[in-house]
Amino acid sequence: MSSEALTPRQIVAELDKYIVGQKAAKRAVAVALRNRYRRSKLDESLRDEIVPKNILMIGPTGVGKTEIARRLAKLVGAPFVKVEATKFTEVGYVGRDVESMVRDLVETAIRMVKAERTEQVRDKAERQANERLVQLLVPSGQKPKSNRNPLEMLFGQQGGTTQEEPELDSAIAERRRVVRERLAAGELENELVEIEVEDAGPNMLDMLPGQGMETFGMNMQELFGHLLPKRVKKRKLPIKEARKVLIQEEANKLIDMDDVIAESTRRAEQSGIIFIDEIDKIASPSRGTGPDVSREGVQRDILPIVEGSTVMTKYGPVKTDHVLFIAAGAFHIAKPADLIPELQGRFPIRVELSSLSLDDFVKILTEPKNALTKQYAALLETEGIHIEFTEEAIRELAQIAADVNQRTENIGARRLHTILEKLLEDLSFEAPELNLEHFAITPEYVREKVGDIAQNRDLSQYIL
Ligand SMILES: Nc1ncnc2c1ncn2[C@@H]1O[C@H](COP(=O)(O)OP(=O)(O)OP(=O)(O)O)[C@@H](O)[C@H]1O
Repeated sequence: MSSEALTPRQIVAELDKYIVGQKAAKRAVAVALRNRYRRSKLDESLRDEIVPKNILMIGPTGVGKTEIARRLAKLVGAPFVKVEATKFTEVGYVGRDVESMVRDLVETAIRMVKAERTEQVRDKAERQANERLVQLLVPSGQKPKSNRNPLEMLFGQQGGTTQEEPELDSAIAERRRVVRERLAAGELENELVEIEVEDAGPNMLDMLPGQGMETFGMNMQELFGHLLPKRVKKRKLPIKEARKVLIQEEANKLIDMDDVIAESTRRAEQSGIIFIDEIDKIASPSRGTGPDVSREGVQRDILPIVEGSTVMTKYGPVKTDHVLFIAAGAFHIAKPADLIPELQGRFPIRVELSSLSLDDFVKILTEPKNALTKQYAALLETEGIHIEFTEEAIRELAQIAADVNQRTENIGARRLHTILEKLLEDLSFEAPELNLEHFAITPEYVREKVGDIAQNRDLSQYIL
């Protein structure tokens, strides 16, 4: 079954593999996603009438808001971007900048689609790259094409060659055959070969002042870049590196870029997800003067994008009507009702995420597929050290995280990252020299490495 057709229950089950708790938020995003699928089954006339119901996630920092949205996108291969709403209140901000979120979304889609297409043509690109390597290693010995008589170019290869060439050709063909075999056998991987690579250095057009032509919805490099000669430089690389460069070049030739752009635009428009964090920071409890005005201004700028408009990007116009927006914020001071009414109306689905408890921390440390303890264990395993966290050690870690969060600032599960890093700092440093197969992380070890710091409020503010 395609990921598009996942039922809400299946989506929640998938999210459960990575995120602990936060049931309401998982259900809300699952329904939003399923509604997209339902919408795609409708008649076109009705389909365009139904706009996605955007979601407002309310909850303290570090409890899984971004993670849920990001996982959801990953699950269905949807292009995803995260922006901080406060970014648009910064000095120097101009109204149009909010549109950059849509441009970023298309860029993300382009990268995704391009990677997929590259994968599809990979075998062919690799064969062609290998053939180019053969030709580089055994050049034909002919003069450069431009010096050749055009007639010779037309007929030369078809057998109308001069007297001594057939011999030469067959000698070259034989040498190429040998090289081809040795190449396939992997015998030449470290040989050096000179190839021409595109110079990725800064381009004259990129150096134009200002924010770039992006702001005008176009890109000078794309428009006029092809008029300039491509800058190439010669580099000597080992075959195994040169092959990578050539595969990418051949893949680029095999991929239809127009098609990539069309598909990316479609994906961004139909399944894109834009996550707007810190939305509460642009809401103001009291409308009026000073920074409030600028915050409200940002809301007014964001509104048309959320309502559905067309944004010019360097890949062409992109409609935002069906993009799913997920806004998030702690709403400690401002309340959702402090957003301008039009924006409130565009985020009808409200979900609250709860603070994480000690038990949640224990689960977060151990249960998700990518749980932190599993990540560190896998890293150390590469050094031949097998670490194991005892149950009590995990509880101790969770307890320390909860304590530090309470005593300093509550940053949710992010605290676990800093604590674990500190806990394993020494082991990570010494691992390559340690002659150790097994290592048990016990509560004593935890206390020894992070206990004291956690006790000391000032220290833990900096270190944990
Ligand atoms: N409920 C959870 N289950 C598993 N991991 C979690 C959970 N909550 C947070 N994490 C982990 O903590 C880190 C921070 O979480 P996340 O980015 O989702 O925070 P957030 O709620 O979006 O906060 P902010 O609004 O400040 O960005 C992530 O690495 C995430 O994996």
